[in-house]
Amino acid sequence: MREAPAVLAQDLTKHYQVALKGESLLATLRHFFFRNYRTVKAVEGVSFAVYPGEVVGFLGPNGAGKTTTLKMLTGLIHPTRGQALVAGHVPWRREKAFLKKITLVMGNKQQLIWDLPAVDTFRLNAAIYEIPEAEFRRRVLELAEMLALTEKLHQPVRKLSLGERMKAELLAALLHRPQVLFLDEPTLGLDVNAQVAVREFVREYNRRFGATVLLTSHYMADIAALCERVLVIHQGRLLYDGALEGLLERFAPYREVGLTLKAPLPREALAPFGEVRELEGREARLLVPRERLTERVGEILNRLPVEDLEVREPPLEEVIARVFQNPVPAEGA
Ligand SMILES: Nc1ncnc2c1ncn2[C@@H]1O[C@H](COP(=O)(O)OP(=O)(O)OP(=O)(O)O)[C@@H](O)[C@H]1O
Repeated sequence: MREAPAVLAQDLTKHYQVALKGESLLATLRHFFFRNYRTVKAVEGVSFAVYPGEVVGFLGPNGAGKTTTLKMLTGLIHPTRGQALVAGHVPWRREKAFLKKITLVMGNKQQLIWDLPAVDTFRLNAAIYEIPEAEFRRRVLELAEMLALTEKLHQPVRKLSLGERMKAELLAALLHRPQVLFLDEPTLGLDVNAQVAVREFVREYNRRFGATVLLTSHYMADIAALCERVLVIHQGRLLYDGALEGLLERFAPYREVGLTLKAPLPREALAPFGEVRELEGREARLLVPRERLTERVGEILNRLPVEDLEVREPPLEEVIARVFQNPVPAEGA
């Protein structure tokens, strides 16, 4: 029999009541007496299980319900309906033993104290999580080495680069050695090198400590590098639960060919080689069916004045958009 899930969500649902009120003073007064609300169904009946040691990508467009789901799973908000069990605990009870087993990192939120060195925030966390001094030092050194951050621990946080700051955020969030990591856009806004470093670190952390990771990211490269399995959520509902490969094959059976031409060409000249998604000056972006890729690239190089050609996976946003044009029921959920 399979071991118990590290994260279990059953019919998880969150509805927000949003006040309907105009901007004017009269509207405010009217709202005071006759309150009008609209229900936003942020998350609607989501069920899935993540097993210990898995790294699962959580995908969906803006406003799909990812953050709301993560907030329920970490106990920051109560669900309107449904159950969850994370590391054996009901998250919204916020038991101390639960908080020691999980962490939530949000790429757009910061816990480090701006004017102080990162190591001071680490100390604060060590006190909160009751980590003994010797163990604290050992963990800081180990994590700092994994993150290539050892030199930066004593600099005020405000002097760190964005990438270094994110690394320090991760260190602070992992000091208590949680078993379950909820990472909400951990690479948001980072340059490509920093993105790669964060991604490599998450992979190594998962390997070394067997941690379970649920990760949201808008960067396809993060998901492709880390997650074999993805959950796709749209308008609060789970649309897909399965292998990343399956998702790409099913919804993006094409590759993107980026071209730099020696001279500008009209759209009609490119159309025979693929679906022209962008054409500006000498730069073009074509979509080509996967199974015809080699043949089409050969034809493009033979027949067009090409200075540079690059084959890429289609942007995640585009793949997701296709998922939503042709929704399917969740698999295995
Ligand atoms: N506190 C709140 N009150 C009212 N509505 C909310 C609240 N928090 C989120 N929502 C709404 O719930 C829906 C889901 O939001 P959520 O932040 O979970 O989406 P998301 O998938 O994380 O999106 P993003 O990728 O943009 O962060 C959105 O329509 C959002 O406007």
